[in-house]
Amino acid sequence: MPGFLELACYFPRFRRLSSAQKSHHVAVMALVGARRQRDREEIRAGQRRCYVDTLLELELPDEEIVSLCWEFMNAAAKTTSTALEWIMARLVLHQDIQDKLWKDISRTGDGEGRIPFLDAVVQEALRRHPPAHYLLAHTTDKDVYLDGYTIPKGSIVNYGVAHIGRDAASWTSPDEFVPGRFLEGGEGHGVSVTTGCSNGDKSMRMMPFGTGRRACPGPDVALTVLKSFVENLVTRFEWKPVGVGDEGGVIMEEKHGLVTEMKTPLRTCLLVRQQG
Ligand code: HEM
Repeated sequence: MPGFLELACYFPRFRRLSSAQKSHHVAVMALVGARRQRDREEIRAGQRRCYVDTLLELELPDEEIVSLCWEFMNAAAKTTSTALEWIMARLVLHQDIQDKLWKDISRTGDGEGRIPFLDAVVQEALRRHPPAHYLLAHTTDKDVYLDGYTIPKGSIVNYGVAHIGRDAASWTSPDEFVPGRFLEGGEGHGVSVTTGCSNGDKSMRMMPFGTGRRACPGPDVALTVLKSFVENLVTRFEWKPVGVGDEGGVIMEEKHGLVTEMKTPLRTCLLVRQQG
């Protein structure tokens, strides 16, 4: 009987989930259907072949196409746009960091060269504000012995990504936003954003993309998109606070979920930079 009652409690949530899935399916299939209408040869020959075209070419069932599109939208777009919002919030909050970044970007001129301070800003944001505070659930396929503890076979294991990046044993003033720590001579210089380790040191000091065989497959895309957006947004606009007080109306509180977003979306004042 208790089992039945528990199931009954879940029923309303299950119904909401199922209805959300249905409307999601309808919305995605409308877009996929529009793409399907296009002449396949025209798409193959043309330059503008998109992700959905590649799925259609594989002749996958509709359910699988919807699921892959969902994965792409959430795993790729939501994480990356959330990271971008945290980065821009930090740049509004720390005008000195924004000024240095803009000067470094202006110095490289053609937009082709690597900008170490831009890399550092993005890496520091992923350390301090990883969009995923936990990984997807993992499990042990055998008993694992770690630091005197036994993790039995079949345990559900997760990793506190945010805690790892904010561990005072690994970082000085871990809660502060200090991109310079990733520049040459800094404590984080050489720490890989994907493995979280630096040369010769196997301890993992950050893991925003997870690690190992089931790690995120998209860090190259994510980092390229983030750096390109930040570079362009800072080149074109001055990002100014709109509120009063030390924090200028930027509220860094977190809203926890599968992706940890800003609880209060960023509000800022954009001034067009005078070019040249
Ligand atoms: C800042 C951006 C991103 C962050 C912070 C991020 C983070 C993560 C994390 C923490 C995981 C779980 C890894 C694990 O459980 O070990 C994951 C999985 C995944 N990510 Fe990302 N991700 C980002 C962008 C992207 C992009 C751009 C793509 C695709 C182009 C992508 C595709 C995926 C997929 C497909 C998985 C599931 C992998 C699997 O289950 O094997 N992600 N991501």
